[in-house]
Amino acid sequence: MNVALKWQSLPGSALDAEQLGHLASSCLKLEVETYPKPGLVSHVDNGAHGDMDAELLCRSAETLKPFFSDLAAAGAEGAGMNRLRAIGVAAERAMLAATCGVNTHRGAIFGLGLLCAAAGYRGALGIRKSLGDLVSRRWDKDILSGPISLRSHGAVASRRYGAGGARAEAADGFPSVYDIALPALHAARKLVPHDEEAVRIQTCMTLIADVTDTNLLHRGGPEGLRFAQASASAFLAAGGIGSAGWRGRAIDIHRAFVARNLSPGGSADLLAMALFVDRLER
Ligand SMILES: CC(C)(COP(=O)(O)OP(=O)(O)OC[C@H]1O[C@@H](n2cnc3c(N)ncnc32)[C@H](O)[C@@H]1O)[C@@H](O)C(=O)NCCC(=O)NCCS
Ligand SMILES: Nc1ncnc2c1ncn2[C@@H]1O[C@H](COP(=O)(O)OP(=O)(O)OP(=O)(O)O)[C@@H](O)[C@H]1O
Repeated sequence: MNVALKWQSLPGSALDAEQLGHLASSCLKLEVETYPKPGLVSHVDNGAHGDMDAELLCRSAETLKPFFSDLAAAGAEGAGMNRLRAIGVAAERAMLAATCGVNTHRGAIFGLGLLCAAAGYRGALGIRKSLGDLVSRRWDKDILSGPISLRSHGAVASRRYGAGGARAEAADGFPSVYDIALPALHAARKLVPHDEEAVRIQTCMTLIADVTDTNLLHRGGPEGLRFAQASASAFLAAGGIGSAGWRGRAIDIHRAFVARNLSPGGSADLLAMALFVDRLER
């Protein structure tokens, strides 16, 4: 049997640090292989991004694999936030080296990285708590009090619009993953049991409709965020992937985002995180 397939049939609680790193990297690649996602890069086109494509995102995901494994191993050893942050910063540096300076996965390193650390921690303790709950209980204060770059897009969006961004999401135990993405993913799977790509599109649209995505705020201000949320909500209200002609409507929304230079990078990250948690907590 193929080695990759052998561990993919194991229960989530049995995965070791190396397998968790592999899983996190695969979830990033699956997110890329999803089209149409409004404004985002996929195997079909580059969305609203002039500086990246699917190949670059997949190279970045591959580069990050050992760092996700390191985070899982550190979690298993009971590491505190300082150690996790050092691995996260090294991962960002490796990502920038692999992509010639393009920010392909900063938000994803942070969110998926913390979930990997929690998965390692949970495996070592042999407990059954959800990964989001563990991140929040163990690291929430340190996440919120960590150093903030005043010039980062997230920090600017947070000062201007009061959005909590990736940090608040993690400190609260990833409510957008547990309360928005996973219920949407499970409902979509019932609707179309044999089309995982359509399931990911429905999940992505549900996230865009609800999340205060600091990437959208950075690129389009509150008006851009409102436009994005209203477009995704209208897609869902029309029946989403359960309705006839849905693909054409999703492509129209994708084009409208590109025309406005809107890209919901936070929702893309949260989609990858939901795929990771779904595999581990099925
Ligand atoms: C917190 C981070 C993401 C800083 O980024 P920034 O200040 O720009 O925050 P911001 O909130 O905008 O998030 C940046 C990225 O998160 C994603 N994002 C945007 N909005 C959201 C949201 N509502 N929810 C989740 N993710 C989001 C997007 O991809 C975005 O590009 C991170 O880079 C960081 O602090 N890294 C240091 C290393 C570390 O602490 N690592 C922990 C262990 S891995
Ligand atoms: N498929 C995807 N397409 C685009 N962005 C994605 C995708 N998947 C994840 N992202 C997230 O989006 C973020 C990059 O978005 P973006 O390029 O808009 O941010 P930026 O570099 O802060 O801003 P800008 O490019 O406007 O200067 C990454 O941190 C990444 O985690």
